[in-house]
Amino acid sequence: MTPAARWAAAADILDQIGAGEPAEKALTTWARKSRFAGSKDRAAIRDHVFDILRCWRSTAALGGGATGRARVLGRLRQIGEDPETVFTGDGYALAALTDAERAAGDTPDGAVAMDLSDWLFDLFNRDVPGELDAMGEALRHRAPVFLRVNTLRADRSAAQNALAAEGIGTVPHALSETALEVTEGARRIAQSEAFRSGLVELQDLSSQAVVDAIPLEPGMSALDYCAGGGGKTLALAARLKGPVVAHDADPKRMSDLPARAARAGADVTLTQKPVGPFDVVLCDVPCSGSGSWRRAPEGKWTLTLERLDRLTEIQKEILAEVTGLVAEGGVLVYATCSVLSRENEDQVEAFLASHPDWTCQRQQRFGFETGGDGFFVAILTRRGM
Ligand SMILES: C[S@@+](CC[C@H](N)C(=O)[O-])C[C@H]1O[C@@H](n2cnc3c(N)ncnc32)[C@H](O)[C@@H]1O
Repeated sequence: MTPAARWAAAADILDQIGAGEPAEKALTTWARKSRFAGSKDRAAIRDHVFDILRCWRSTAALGGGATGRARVLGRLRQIGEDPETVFTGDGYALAALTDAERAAGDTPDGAVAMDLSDWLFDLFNRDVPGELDAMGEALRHRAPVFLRVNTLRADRSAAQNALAAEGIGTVPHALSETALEVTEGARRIAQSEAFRSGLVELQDLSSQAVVDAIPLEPGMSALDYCAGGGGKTLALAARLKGPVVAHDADPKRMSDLPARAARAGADVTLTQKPVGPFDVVLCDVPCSGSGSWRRAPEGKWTLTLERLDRLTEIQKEILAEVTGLVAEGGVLVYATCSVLSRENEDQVEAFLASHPDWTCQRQQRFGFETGGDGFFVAILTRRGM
């Protein structure tokens, strides 16, 4: 496909998303009916679609409309590419621009320029005052790709060498001893032998730093209470070099975990009824996901205040229900991939106020400045232990 035809495909897919189709589904449907598209085409179209999803409001303002065509026009203006080279009308390219389209479009400002909905713009201003500009801006851009070296299988330099032999360039990151930032060949990772043999996992930098922050000693028993796909379960098992019990309220979320654990050489047991006590209970709770909206930009547009309120209630309930699973002298780890205080520091404060026998040993935010996602971790222990 020509570069202009890829933009035309992106415009079609964006129209489906604008009509309410989830992005992944719209991309898959397009790929199924467009067998002529090669993997490079599909990857480039996906990048266009996700770049525009991150900048949904500003591209519409710059392009003078909410259609896929207008958003593509807005995006081209945003990145300084001449729209006349894309809207050519040749072959499968978008039809040539009309004079009205050439004249349309505004310079975005405020919440539109920040690519946040109005209520989120106000909420960010209240929850993270002074950080709105930096956070809003960070969320408008692609996230780097990070790998976690699985120390059950290899050390960092051995993993780097194995990846390099397959054309995947990496550099170590100072925030975590297991982290590698991918500098070249990111699209080859999933098919690489290094990945398939469990030397590395795809895992965000801050996600790794959250697990690094957990005080662990050999022989400790550990429960990952909100295990989901098991990214942190595997990181925990690698740090402990011992067994980890994984639980999730929705067991289907853990369906890939046994195969992932086998690949990683990790000792993971799935359960629906965890029986404590555990020395470490990790609660990577369901949250707004605001710290990971660079990777999942639809969340920025689908979150509602009602949903956020419900999530903060669930977070409170989870914290309250797991206290009984933590051993005397044990640790409860509360984590989110959110940048909002109401899901982070405020939750810890509310928990401590209603659980006077608990104390917070340490809490830390991980921001976008390191390159990783926005994350939060708090290490909670029973008072007097
Ligand atoms: C942020 S995700 C976990 C991500 C995972 N830890 C990882 O690193 O890949 C939160 C998980 O919590 C689960 N969950 C939601 N409500 C829960 C509850 N009341 N108890 C336990 N798990 C819950 C969700 O099904 C979801 O899989």
